[in-house]
Amino acid sequence: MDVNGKLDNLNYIESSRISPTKNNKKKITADEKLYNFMKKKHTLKFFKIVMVYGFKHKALFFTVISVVIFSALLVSINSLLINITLNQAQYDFAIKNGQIAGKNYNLYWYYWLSITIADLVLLYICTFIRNFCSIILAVTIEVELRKLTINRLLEYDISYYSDKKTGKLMTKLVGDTNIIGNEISGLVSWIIQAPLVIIFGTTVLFFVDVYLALISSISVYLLGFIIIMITISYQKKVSIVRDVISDINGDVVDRINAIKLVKSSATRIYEENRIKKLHNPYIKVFRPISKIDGTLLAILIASDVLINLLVISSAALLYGNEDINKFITVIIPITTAMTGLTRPLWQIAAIVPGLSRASASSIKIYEVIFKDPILSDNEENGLLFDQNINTIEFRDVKFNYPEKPEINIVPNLKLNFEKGKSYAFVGETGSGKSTISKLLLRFYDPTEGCILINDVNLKDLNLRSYLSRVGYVEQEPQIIYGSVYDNVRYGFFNASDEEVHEACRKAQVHNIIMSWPENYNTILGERGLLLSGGQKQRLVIARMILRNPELLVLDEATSALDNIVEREIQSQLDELMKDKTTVIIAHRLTTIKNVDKIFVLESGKGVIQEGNYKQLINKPGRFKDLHDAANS
Ligand SMILES: Nc1ncnc2c1ncn2[C@@H]1O[C@H](COP(=O)(O)OP(=O)(O)OP(=O)(O)O)[C@@H](O)[C@H]1O
Repeated sequence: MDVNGKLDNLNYIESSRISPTKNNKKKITADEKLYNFMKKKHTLKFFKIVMVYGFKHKALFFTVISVVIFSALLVSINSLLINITLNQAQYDFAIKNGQIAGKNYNLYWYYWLSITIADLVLLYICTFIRNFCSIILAVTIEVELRKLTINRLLEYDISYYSDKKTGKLMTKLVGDTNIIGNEISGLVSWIIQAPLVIIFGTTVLFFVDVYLALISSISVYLLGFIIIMITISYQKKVSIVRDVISDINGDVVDRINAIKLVKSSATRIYEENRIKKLHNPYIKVFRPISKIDGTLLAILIASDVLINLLVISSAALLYGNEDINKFITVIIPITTAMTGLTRPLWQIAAIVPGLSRASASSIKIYEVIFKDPILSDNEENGLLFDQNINTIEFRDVKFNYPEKPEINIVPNLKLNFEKGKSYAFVGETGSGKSTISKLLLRFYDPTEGCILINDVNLKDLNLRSYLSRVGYVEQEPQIIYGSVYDNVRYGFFNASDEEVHEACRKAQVHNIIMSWPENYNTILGERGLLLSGGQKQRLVIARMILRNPELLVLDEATSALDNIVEREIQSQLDELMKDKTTVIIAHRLTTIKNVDKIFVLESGKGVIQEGNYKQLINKPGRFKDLHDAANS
């Protein structure tokens, strides 16, 4: 497959783009608008997420809201009906006994029964629609939020990952988005429905008695306010829990990734004890949460009784001395209505833990999705690189890792790579060899100076269009969970089966694959655990042979292979390297005998020697020392 046809094959760049001019201003998509809106500062992040995505899925969102409002109305109608019925019963009873009490609503039992049945049937239908729609809405929001989080994580530059544990990221990616999704369905309903029932309910009270309605409304709203304050302090504590759980997950995943070390060091008991200790802060942070939970429950139980007592005593004070009939007429509907009023408060209290968890998780998700990447891949606005890589220049490049800005790794590097030539970097460990390959792949930008590709700053290029021409084999071969086909084709998805086989033949791995039970369809374990180091490296080399890139960056590409296999693969690599620009990072000097130019690096000094193999072994200096040491 020829190099120039590669972009089409990879479906990398849309055909409408023109190179090398900058792309036209792109129309902002609905998702981007939402993203920009979400980005604006807001303390109630969870509600913002719900609102933003709710408006995106208007039909579902407004169905839920309408049904919730209607349900609240139905609940209040039911409560009003009970009041009227009690009044009517009182009136009928009094009339029968020759007294006057209650109010005549002319409510016959069959009216009351029909309205109640209709109300309950409607309430049942509303509850069904509310639950159905809110669950679908919640799952939709969860998926969208997870997609956004994954997309953002993929956009971040490599330095974002160097100080993050996989488990911590997974907690955010799966745990937090899942919590938000789980809580949305319940919260959207109850957060709207419960306050509405309280508002409608207190309004009903005013029909019974204004003074008592005032007393009970003030008490109920005061209690509601206390619950909200408790929710805020609850949320702060839950946020700490999310931090602790994310630390624990990070640690556990880290140890699982290092399972070979744990096994070979026989440290199982040590790890068990360590993980036990690791959970101590987790138990600790739950103490204040349990206190708040207990306080909330105690306040609710006490308030339920106290508010009823307050209302009854007030009724007794107001009407007890005056008229027993008036007292009874008022007290029965008021106490019944009060039950309907405190129920939503219990419902709000029940969602406090979920609401707090969702708020804490929203803050965590915001931290991921709104972190500005240090390095942009210029996907939208970069210069499209649609030419061959003719020249590569490191112009006065200085580099310090962002994680260790005080240490200068590359001091003032001036290099020129020509098309079709091969270059090698050698030097003591830590001298910055791999750093140069990372700069070439734009994992990082130089701290000072620039890297020019065909005289264009690499920083300005659409990174995808440039990297589609670059092949990289690193010290630790990256194997993904999937079949051999998935692994070899990765990044070059349209390659045919035969092309994959051919690449594997060249990388001396075809026969090994054919000996596996399902040959090329064999699923390779997570992180390639089923493979030997050499097999992994051969697969990665096959991946690169298939890509047939213009620029090869080989960072100790054959380090895991034995000498015989290395020689065989080296000849295939030599074949692949023909007419291609190659940058080799090497420890074994034998692998770079034929390269056009060797650069010898020293920590903090940069390039201290350069020349071809023959020149350097005959010159006293670091290379000769390395060579002599390797051959002694
Ligand atoms: N992500 C990073 N953050 C901070 N410092 C780093 C990072 N990666 C590497 N370094 C440091 O940069 C220096 C150069 O590392 P580099 O991997 O380029 O060396 P190398 O010459 O390839 O070493 P080796 O031969 O052992 O592979 C080392 O001191 C290393 O500790």
